Amino acid sequence: MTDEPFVLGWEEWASFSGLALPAIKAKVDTGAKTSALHAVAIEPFGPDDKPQVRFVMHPIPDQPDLEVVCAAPAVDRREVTSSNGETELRWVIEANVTIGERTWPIEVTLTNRENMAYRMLLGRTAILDDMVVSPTQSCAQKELSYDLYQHLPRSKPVHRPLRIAILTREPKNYSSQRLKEAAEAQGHVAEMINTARCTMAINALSPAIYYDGRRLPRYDAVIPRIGASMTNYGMAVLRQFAMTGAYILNTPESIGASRDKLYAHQVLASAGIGMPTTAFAHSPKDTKNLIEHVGGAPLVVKLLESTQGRGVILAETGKAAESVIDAFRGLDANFIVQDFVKEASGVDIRCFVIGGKVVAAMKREAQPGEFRSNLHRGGQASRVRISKDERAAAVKAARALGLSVAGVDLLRSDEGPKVLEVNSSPGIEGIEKSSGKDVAEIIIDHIESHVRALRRPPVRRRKGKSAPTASAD
Ligand SMILES: Nc1ncnc2c1ncn2[C@@H]1O[C@H](COP(=O)(O)OP(=O)(O)OP(=O)(O)O)[C@@H](O)[C@H]1O
Ligand SMILES: [Mg+2]
Ligand SMILES: [Mg+2]
Repeated sequence: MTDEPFVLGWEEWASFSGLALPAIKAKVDTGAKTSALHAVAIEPFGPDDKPQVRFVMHPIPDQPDLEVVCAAPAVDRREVTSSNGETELRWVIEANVTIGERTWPIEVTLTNRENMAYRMLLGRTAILDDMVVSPTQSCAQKELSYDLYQHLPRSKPVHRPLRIAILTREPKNYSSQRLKEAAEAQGHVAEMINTARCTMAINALSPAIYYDGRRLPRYDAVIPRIGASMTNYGMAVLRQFAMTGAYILNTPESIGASRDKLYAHQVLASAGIGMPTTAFAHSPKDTKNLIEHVGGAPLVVKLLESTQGRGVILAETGKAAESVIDAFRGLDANFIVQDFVKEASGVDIRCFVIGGKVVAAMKREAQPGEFRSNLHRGGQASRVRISKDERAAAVKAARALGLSVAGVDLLRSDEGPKVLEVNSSPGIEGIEKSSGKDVAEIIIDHIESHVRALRRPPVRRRKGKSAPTASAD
């Protein structure tokens, strides 16, 4: 027995025999509280009173095809703020770590560290009282080697069918049906799940979703098609699906952000995206100011709860604007006032964005004498070729709100594209019929590559398939 402290360098080789991980290069970080391990495709399993998590680990940073499937007891789920300031809800496991001659139990959070130089971070709570960190030494303890993984077979891409849930209250509508068809055409299984019939058992370590009393299986991916009337409950159901390890096409946060029109306007404005000048106020005294904020009449007044163009009114004169605003105030309705983009001449452009690319676009043209181009107001949809700026604005708007799939509506103004709104459950019928693009298939392709990328980056696309980069016309 010696009194020499156990020295850790600023980086060390670690191993976890219980996780079948014989060698991992770890960065020692006393600035981080908890330790973290790279993990993808994380899914809980096992009985409720003894929950476990299973995950895939790529221990060698430059060999993503080498994967180890690990399982460990889940001891917690915790909000962790990473060094870039982002907060993430992470699974926490307990495992014995070995560094040099010592083996001791530590808590480790699981997170995707794909883009980090080290697959593991050893935080300060894992460093015991008799250990010291020497910031000038690299590997004060025994060095290991990635050769220890040599016996492991390299995985080949397996095109296993995915189990996909389409979360909708309208299983029969065009969009739901087309998504199911497209999934099945590619060999997957797609099930319609009615959001309203899902019940949840809220248990941090063993998330479960019940459907008409029966526990739902684990899905690889969930496609949310949540109507405005179900936004809150739908988001809760989605969060629950996310906890089971499913890939969620549009995250609940991004759906919430795009549904909250005031918030969405603020997000788009701060991302520097062109929009019609927009104003909002609550006090009845502000009518005049409100009108001045958007540069006076003509202007557009929009009820926030409106859809399909119903609550969108054009006030051509200052007097008309005042009476419309006063009328809405009298009804205690939430509304915005917006500069009227006259030169758009009743035409708006819908850009369908999937995975950061505009995959299809259509133009909607109002009928004569009408400025609203909504199809429900008699508008006509047709094929359109969009400009580079329009494409960039649409992609930027979807990204600002964090949506993988989005319908971005914009107007063509003298100052370039102006985004009107971003839809998180855009309909597929109009866009497929007018653009001739197989949008449902591109959505399924996106899901496929994403679910596979979670397990095995980089992804190779199948030959002979139209890539989602296909240009919109
Ligand atoms: N500021 C504006 N300038 C010119 N035209 C506008 C303006 N705002 C809206 N419009 C026209 O009115 C139509 C409806 O407006 P908007 O999309 O904002 O409301 P909505 O369709 O009722 O809402 P939602 O799309 O959420 O159902 C647009 O498609 C566009 O043609
Ligand atoms: Mg609209
Ligand atoms: Mg809309």
